[in-house]
Amino acid sequence: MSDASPTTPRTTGGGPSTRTVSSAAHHATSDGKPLLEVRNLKKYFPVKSSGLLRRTVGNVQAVDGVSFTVESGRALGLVGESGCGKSTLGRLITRLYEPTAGTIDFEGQEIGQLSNKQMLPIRREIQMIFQDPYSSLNPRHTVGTIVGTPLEVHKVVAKDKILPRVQELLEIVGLNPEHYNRYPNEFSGGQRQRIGIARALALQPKLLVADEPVSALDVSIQAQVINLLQDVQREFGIAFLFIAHDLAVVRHFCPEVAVMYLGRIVEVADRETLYHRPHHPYTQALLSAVPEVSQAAAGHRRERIMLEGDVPSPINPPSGCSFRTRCRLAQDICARVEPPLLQIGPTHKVACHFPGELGKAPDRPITARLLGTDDAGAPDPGATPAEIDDRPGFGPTWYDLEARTITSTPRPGA
Ligand SMILES: Nc1ncnc2c1ncn2[C@@H]1O[C@H](COP(=O)(O)OP(=O)(O)OP(=O)(O)O)[C@@H](O)[C@H]1O
Repeated sequence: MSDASPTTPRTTGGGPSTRTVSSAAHHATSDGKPLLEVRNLKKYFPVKSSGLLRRTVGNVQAVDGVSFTVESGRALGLVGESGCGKSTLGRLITRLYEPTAGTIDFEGQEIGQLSNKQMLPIRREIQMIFQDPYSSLNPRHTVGTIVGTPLEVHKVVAKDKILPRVQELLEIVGLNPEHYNRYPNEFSGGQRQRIGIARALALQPKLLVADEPVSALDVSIQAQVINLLQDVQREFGIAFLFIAHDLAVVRHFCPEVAVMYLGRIVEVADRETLYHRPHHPYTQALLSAVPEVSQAAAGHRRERIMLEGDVPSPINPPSGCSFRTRCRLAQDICARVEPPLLQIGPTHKVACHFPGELGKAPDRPITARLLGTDDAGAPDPGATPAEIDDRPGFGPTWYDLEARTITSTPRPGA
C-alpha cells in the first residue's frame, strides 16, 4: 500500500465511500459541448480460421477503449507507432468502419450506430484527408469531377454553380483554378494532396480527420501542405483530428496531443506538457527520437531511449498494461492491472502505474491505493478503490502526483 493519503473529493454518485479522481464539468465550447466526444470506443476485427467453416478464432483489438474530445475549431493530434490503431480510429470517427463498442457523439448526437442513410447529412460535416494522394484520387476523373462530386451529391449548390465553386476551392488550396479539367496524374504529390484537401473542404465540414496527410510527401513539400491546413483551419474554423506517426509534425499543428499504444491512449496533454514534461515511458521514448524536441526539453542533448522488442500482437495483447513488455519501469502490478487513464494535471492524463518526468518515476505505484490493490497489484481487502472518472476530456480536478491528493490548483511553476 502507498502511505500517501488521497483527500476526499466530491463523489459523482458512486456512493459516499467512493472517491473521484476528476469531476464532471469538462472543457466545452461556447454552446457547452465539445464538437466530438468519443467514449470507450472499440474496434475488433475478427480473425477467421482457414477452411470451409471460417470460424472466428480471435480478434484484432485494433482500437480498445479510447475516449477523447475535440472542441470546435481546435486540433487534437493522435500519434503512435505503425499498427497502434490510429487509422482505424480515424475511420471509425468518419464511420467508414462500424464500432464494435463505445459511442461517438458529434454535436451532441450519437453517430456510432447510425445507418448509411442516417449518416448522409453528418457526412457533410465530417470529412477525411487520406495519407496517400495517389490512391485516394480516382485517376479517371478530372479534378473538376473529384472536387465537384460532393457538391453534386449533397446538392449544396445549383448545377451551374458547381464549376465556379470548384474553381474557388482550387484557388483556396493554392492550385490554378483553370486546371479543373486536368487529371490527377498531371499533378505532383503535393498538388494531389491539395486536390484532396479541396475535396474535403467542398462541403464546409466542421471536423476534418487528417490521416497522415503529409507522410507520403517529400519533406520539402510537407511544410507547405501543413501550412495550408493551418490556414484552412484558421480561416474556416474547422476542427481537426490530426493523425501522424511523426511527433514533430503534430507539434506545430495541434495544441493538444494524444499518444496511442496498442489500441489505447496512454497519454494525452496540452502541447507544452506533452513535449516538455511527458510522464509516460512510451511518450518519453517516442520523444527521445525527435532531436528538435529532445534537445529543447532538456536544454541539452538527451539520450535516445531505445525500446526493446516489437509491438505485441493486437490479437493477444499483454495482460495489465499493454506497454509493460517493453517498459523499463515495469513491475508486478503492471502485469496484473491495467492502469487507468488518470488525470494528473489541468490538461494532462496518463495511463501508467509509475508516471513521472524522465528519470523521476516513483518507486512505488501511484495507482495502487486508487485501485484498491497492494503495490504488486493484488486486491487489498482493506482498501476502498476510488471512482476514477473515465469521461473523455479534462475535468476541473485531478490527482496531484507530488501531494498524492486530489487537487484543482496548479502548483506554482507547474
Ligand atoms: N480491416 C482490417 N482487418 C483486420 N485487421 C486490421 C484491419 N485494419 C487494421 N487492422 C489491424 O489493426 C491494427 C491497427 O491498424 P491501423 O492501420 O489502425 O494502425 P495505424 O496505427 O494506423 O498503423 P499504420 O500507420 O501502419 O497505418 C493493426 O494490427 C492492423 O493490422
